[in-house]
Amino acid sequence: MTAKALSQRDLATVIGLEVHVQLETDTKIFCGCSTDAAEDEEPNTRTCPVCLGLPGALPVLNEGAVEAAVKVGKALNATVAEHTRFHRKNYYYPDLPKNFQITQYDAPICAEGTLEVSVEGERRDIGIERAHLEEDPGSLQHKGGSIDTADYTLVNYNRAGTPLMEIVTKPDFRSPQETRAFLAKLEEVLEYLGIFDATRDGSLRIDANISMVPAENVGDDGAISDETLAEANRTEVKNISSHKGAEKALAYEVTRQKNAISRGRAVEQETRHWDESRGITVSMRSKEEEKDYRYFREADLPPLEVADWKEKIAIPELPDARRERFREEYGLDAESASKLTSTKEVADFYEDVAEQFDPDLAATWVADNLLGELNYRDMQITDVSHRLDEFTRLVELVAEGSITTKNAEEVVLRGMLDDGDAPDDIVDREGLGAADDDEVVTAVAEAIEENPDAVEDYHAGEGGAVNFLVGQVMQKTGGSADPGDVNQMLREKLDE
Ligand SMILES: Nc1ncnc2c1ncn2[C@@H]1O[C@H](COP(=O)(O)OP(=O)(O)OP(=O)(O)O)[C@@H](O)[C@H]1O
Ligand SMILES: [Mg+2]
Ligand SMILES: [Mg+2]
Repeated sequence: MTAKALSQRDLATVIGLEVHVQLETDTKIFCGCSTDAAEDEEPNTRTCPVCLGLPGALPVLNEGAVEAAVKVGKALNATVAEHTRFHRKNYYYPDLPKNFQITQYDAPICAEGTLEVSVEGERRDIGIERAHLEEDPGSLQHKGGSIDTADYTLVNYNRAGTPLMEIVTKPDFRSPQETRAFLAKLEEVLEYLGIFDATRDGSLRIDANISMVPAENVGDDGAISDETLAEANRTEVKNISSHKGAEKALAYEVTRQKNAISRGRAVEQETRHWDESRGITVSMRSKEEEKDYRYFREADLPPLEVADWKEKIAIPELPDARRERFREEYGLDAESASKLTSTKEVADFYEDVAEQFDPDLAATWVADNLLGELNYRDMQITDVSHRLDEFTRLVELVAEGSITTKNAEEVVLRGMLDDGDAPDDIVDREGLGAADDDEVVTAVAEAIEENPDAVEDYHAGEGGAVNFLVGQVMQKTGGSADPGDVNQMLREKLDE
């Protein structure tokens, strides 16, 4: 495209993402090697002739990876193919020992979907072009610098063959902020499906495509013609591994591209690398074209039939639907519903508690007290979900008035999390059980007996005197009496 010197105001930003998601399966996509390659795992130990690409080794497709891919397709409202197949994408790079990646080309397992995101309160559907299965290459470790400055590079093939899904969006984003909202939403959905672990290193890797188009070519509804999109020179930014990273890298590119164009220079169509530590993108190479990859059919894998199979693969209720249901069914406000559906595990936990108590009480205890204390300790709901019974017992103790809310929060819940003790044990040990009536009657009598001055003040009409006596009774009962009841009992006794 010949560069026309457009002013920055005359330019609109267009972004499309290619998101590589590691699917959580026990074994790799084409062999039986474990995918459990933790960071500290000895390099190149989770490998076999298949994932090392040794001559003659034959791939066998992992059914678990296909099921996960079908779930993703359903969750993204995409069309899941009836028949699909694999291709070889040829390129030469040290992370790819066989010099081709098994991926999908003309028949991806999922196509034409959408994901609804909400940006600053406004809902938008982001189109999904396609989502296909492929194998992950190995990982490279650049020593003594980053990719363009390192002294040397090490290769670890433990990751090679991990099932990946590449989710390609339409160029529907109009700002870096929108990509961040999309990635957060996507991750939430993938976690609900139980096929994704965000805490795993490298589980989400993003290529971000970005171009500038003349603002006058953008319709009122935000639509941009295929012709305009094809004419725009786009850069593809690689090495992005987080939502925040995507937003930052793209914000950098917006400024860089707008500056270039407003000065009458063309934006090169190229691949750039996001350098997280320097906060900049650097040019890597001109963008390879499709013909460079010499795609051809993977003859070692038969075509994949998903027609009947896909009907049997179910997905759970997704976050938006669950949030909506929580508001209707339990009468929760938007904020509680949102907190309580932040992960599937939190939502499941809440529903188990809400079944047994008033949903509002359950919401306070799970959303405010439990999540707050967990967050403070850097713990997750999954660290306590096996202790559901103990937690419901705690709420029961509060609901039936056996312990005060304050003690429940500050002593029992904290003791449960810090020492792993059961609520009843803590209540016994700390003597927190609500004082029985006899105990309170005795304490009231004692307080009156021991404080003749206060009694005199009371009779002289000093309102503060009774509060002092209530304090004495509370002290004697270890805070376990009800202050309102005590106040009334004292007045009755004093007025006798
Ligand atoms: N004008 C544009 N500006 C920004 N993004 C665009 C534009 N046109 C297309 N895109 C986006 O570029 C991406 C193209 O990804 P796709 O995987 O189809 O091809 P590719 O990047 O050429 O191939 P590869 O997988 O080898 O990187 C999509 O996310 C699409 O939305
Ligand atoms: Mg791609
Ligand atoms: Mg690409």
